[in-house]
Amino acid sequence: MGKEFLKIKESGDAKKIIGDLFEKYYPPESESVKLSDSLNRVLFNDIESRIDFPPFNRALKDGYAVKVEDTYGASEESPNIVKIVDVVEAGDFSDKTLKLGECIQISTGAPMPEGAEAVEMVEFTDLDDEGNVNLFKSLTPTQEIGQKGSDIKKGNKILSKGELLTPSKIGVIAAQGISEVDVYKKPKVGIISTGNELLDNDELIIPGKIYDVNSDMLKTGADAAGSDAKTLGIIKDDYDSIKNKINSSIKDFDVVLVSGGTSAGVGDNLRSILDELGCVYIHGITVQPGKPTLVGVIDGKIVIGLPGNPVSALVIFNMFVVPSLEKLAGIKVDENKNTFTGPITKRIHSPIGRMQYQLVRIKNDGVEPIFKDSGAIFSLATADGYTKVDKNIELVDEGEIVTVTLFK
Ligand SMILES: Nc1nc2c(c(=O)[nH]1)N[C@H]1C(S)=C(S)[C@@H](COP(=O)(O)OP(=O)(O)OC[C@H]3O[C@@H](n4cnc5c(N)ncnc54)[C@H](O)[C@@H]3O)O[C@H]1N2
Ligand code: MOO
Repeated sequence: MGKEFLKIKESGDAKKIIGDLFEKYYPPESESVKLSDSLNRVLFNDIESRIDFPPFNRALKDGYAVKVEDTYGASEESPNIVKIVDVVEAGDFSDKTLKLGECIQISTGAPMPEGAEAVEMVEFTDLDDEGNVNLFKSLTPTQEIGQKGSDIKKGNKILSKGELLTPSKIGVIAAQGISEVDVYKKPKVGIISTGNELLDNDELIIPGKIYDVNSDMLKTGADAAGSDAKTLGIIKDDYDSIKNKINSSIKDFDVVLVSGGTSAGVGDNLRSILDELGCVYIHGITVQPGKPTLVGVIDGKIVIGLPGNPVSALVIFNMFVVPSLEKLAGIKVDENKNTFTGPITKRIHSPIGRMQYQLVRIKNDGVEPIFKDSGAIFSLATADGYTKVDKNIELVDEGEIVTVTLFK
């Protein structure tokens, strides 16, 4: 005899239950990482500038540091002449104070000497044999100088908690002499596939068997949602083997995803295992695909049973699990941003009582539904997104305007 779906939930209620469980069991935590390893991590704290940037007035061009008065009226036909009194390169400094009639040879990035007001670029000068410089161009004060603090002022907030670290933001932090940053800790996700029919991708195919799609698909999906995910292998449809695997996995992982065996039939063990080990909060969500989804908690760890069918597994994972993983990893997502609105090009029939996530492709500004079963993984790979059909709607007619949530 099969088991009933006794804890079946509406889609909105299921989202709330899962969100609340994540909040209850996993408060966001931080960890310190090397700046060079911080790409795509999320800042856990605001960052305030510790120094001005640039930290000193510096030359923006190679040339000569001068008093601007010495350049007035200068031209190639009638150059003004100044005498070189020092040379300063990047990383060095000059202890001379520049006076009228003098110049200091300067490299890009070198600190401006005291008394210098601008930099005459080397291409507008000529050096004579006696070490005098002919200046060809009139300058205004601060020309070709990067002013101290002009980019970043000391004591200002330069990056905010919650910002995703990109190469440019990492550059800003590096300019402050900061080598480690506090970021949101990645949730650790363990992934188990169950089924006697499953083979590892490197095994030889034999009759009755199929390759395990869900392990690598869900691992990369969880990684993309900011997690640190690991595949834990294929387990046969055997009560004790699955139970033992889940029991050992919850010790090492925050969240355990188990695919297969979620349904209510004979041989579908997951519901009973979760009942035995902990507490089941959801068994069944009124959606299509993915109805048999299971959510339970064992020793303070969330275990999610995803339907074995790969499309169902990924749709449920994306809709119900990814938002909580992203939140825990500090990632902010604006769901309303990625939408497209247009007419549906073929009529959709939908099951009454289940909210349907209909996979679609965008074609010539129209929305084309993809009609395949939940095991057809290629349909998901070629879809641009999905449109939701409410549980009370049986038919969406050709030409009706629908909103599509686009995949990232
Ligand atoms: N009496 C009922 N039977 C079923 C119901 C129901 O409500 N009442 N729901 C159906 C729906 S909907 C789904 S979805 C499936 C979910 O079943 P399970 O979670 O128990 O998954 P399995 O039976 O183990 O597998 C289903 C299907 O997917 C293939 N599979 C499983 N794991 C993988 C994997 N890692 N990689 C690739 N493919 C996988 C498996 O071979 C089966 O073909 O239940 C329906 N039945
Ligand atoms: O609802 Mo099941 O997830 O279609 O195949």
